[in-house]
Amino acid sequence: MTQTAITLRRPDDWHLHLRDGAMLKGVLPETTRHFARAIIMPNLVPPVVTGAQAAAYRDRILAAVPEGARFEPLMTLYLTEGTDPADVRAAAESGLVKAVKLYPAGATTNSHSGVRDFDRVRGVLETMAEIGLPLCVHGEVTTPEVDIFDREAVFIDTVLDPLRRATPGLRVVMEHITTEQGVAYVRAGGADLGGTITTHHLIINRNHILVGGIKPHYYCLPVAKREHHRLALRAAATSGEARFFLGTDSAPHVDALKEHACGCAGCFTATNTMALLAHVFEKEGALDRLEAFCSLNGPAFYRLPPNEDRIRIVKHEAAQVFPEKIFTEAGPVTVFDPGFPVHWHVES
Ligand SMILES: NC(=O)N[C@@H](CC(=O)O)C(=O)O
Ligand SMILES: [Zn+2]
Ligand SMILES: [Zn+2]
Repeated sequence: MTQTAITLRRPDDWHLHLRDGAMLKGVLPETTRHFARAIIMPNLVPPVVTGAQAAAYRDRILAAVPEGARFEPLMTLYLTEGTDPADVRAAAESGLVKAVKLYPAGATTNSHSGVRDFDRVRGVLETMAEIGLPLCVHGEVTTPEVDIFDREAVFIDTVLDPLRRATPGLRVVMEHITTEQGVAYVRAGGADLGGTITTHHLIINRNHILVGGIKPHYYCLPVAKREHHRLALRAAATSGEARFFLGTDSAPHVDALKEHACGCAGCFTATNTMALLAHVFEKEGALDRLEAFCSLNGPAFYRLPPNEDRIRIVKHEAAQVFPEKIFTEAGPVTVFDPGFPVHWHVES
């Protein structure tokens, strides 16, 4: 008989964009409905650089948590060439900050304050290695000559690997991996290396973005790659291996900025991620490993206990109808459309 229900420890999202203000208020309930904790990306405008800014942002997030929900934002600091190692140390030791985020300057949405010269962040990286604070990495080079589909693989060879060799003991999360090379690199790394995988990169390849007309809601960074890369990601996510875990990279932008001559990068998956993952893991014959991917491997890497409560995901006859958009006070945000019917429902 095919399995029709699965119970797992409440999941966490190890890479999430919540934004601020009206957008934060609109999107946060989509995450708190299913997730207990999330690593909160610091790429606000201006970015969250100091411990004091992270504390203030955490308070704004907590103030936006819906009545009756319990949610713990795990804060991060945006690494700049001016970041003070002592501030990072204090923010980590107080328990406020759980990671530091590296954006190569210009790599993605709101990344202009990112790092250009890695020698300038040496002191911060050494402090992080000493105290075991993970570095979360947006792994793409920004060199104009490098093809956008090659930017992750080139980053591994020319930036990430040299950086890790130069900083023994630095714990690194290679975020939103999108290639075979990313999977292989994470797999071959030691216990100090983890990799997050998004929901949408398990579902779409580059054809989904470009064939039959351009689909701006499938455009994100790193951009989805060829089918064989998607298959490598599916194999990694469903393998149960401890170094791979869920980071949805749910990245809301209002429709007006997605459906635009210069459309923003980001897929918004907070609403339907858990149902989509149940679908993907069932297709791969790996429902028994969904809990490792969503609820166990991430906490283990971040040295936090897994959540104690459980969620139940049930397969129904009828396909689940997700809202096409959510309506925030900042404007409508289109929910990621997997392009196939999904029969898994998260029970409330
Ligand atoms: N993933 C995206 O396409 N966009 C993210 C930034 C990021 O994670 O690179 C965003 O902030 O919109
Ligand atoms: Zn990124
Ligand atoms: Zn992101």
